[in-house]
Amino acid sequence: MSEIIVDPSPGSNASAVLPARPEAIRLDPATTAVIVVDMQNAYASKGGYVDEAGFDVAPAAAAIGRIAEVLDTARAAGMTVVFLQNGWDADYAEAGTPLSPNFHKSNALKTMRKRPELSGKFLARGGWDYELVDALTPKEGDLRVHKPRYSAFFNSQLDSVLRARGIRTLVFTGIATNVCVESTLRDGFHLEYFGVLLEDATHHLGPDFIREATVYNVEKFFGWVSTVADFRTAVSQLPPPENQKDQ
Ligand SMILES: NC(=O)N/C=C\C(=O)O
Repeated sequence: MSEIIVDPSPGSNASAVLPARPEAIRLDPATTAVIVVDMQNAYASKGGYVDEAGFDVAPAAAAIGRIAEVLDTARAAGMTVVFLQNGWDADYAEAGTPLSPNFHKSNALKTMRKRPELSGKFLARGGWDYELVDALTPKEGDLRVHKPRYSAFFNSQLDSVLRARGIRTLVFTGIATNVCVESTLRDGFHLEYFGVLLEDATHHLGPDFIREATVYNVEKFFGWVSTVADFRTAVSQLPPPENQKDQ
């Protein structure tokens, strides 16, 4: 591990140093948000979109447990928690027409077109598939942001929600490592956010080499890579935030 410590918020008086690759990175709870990407039934439950489209959802269970640990640690330190939810309105107007690449590439839309009995079931707001998994229900103070495309920075409130809170660093968890997590982390980089991938708090769609490719990309070009254990150890040493003292 390098001795260099990257510091997105110099001058902060309460911060943790997170061991990460390629360098450690300083996390100030006031300017750090944990981003929970698309932990919906669609992506993590049997009978949801990803399962019905032929991907293996079994490993999502381990990711759910580790994300819950990350969230407990983050909330206790006063970090912002943002739950992203991928999908569209019940009429699929937001999903796009055949003039949108999303219409042709979304495996949810393709599966529903191929199997008309599933029509209207996947990723529609108001439905079970769109809902967050029960084990990761938002708590008071957590934020939810709807997103209609892989990157949460497009056609969503995410950037303004983060800027309004002075957030500079995004700690990524969720599904899928190689699609919505990577797309959002990359776009965050281009918007000057510092992106940290907790590699064992995500799950990928596809063969293992694609997970390795994302980890390589993040470490080499777009951000920093760390683990749930290192996040917990580093962040749990912080004092509780002012508004949680004496509780
Ligand atoms: N949340 C995701 O990474 N989604 C990936 C594919 C899809 O939504 O079809």
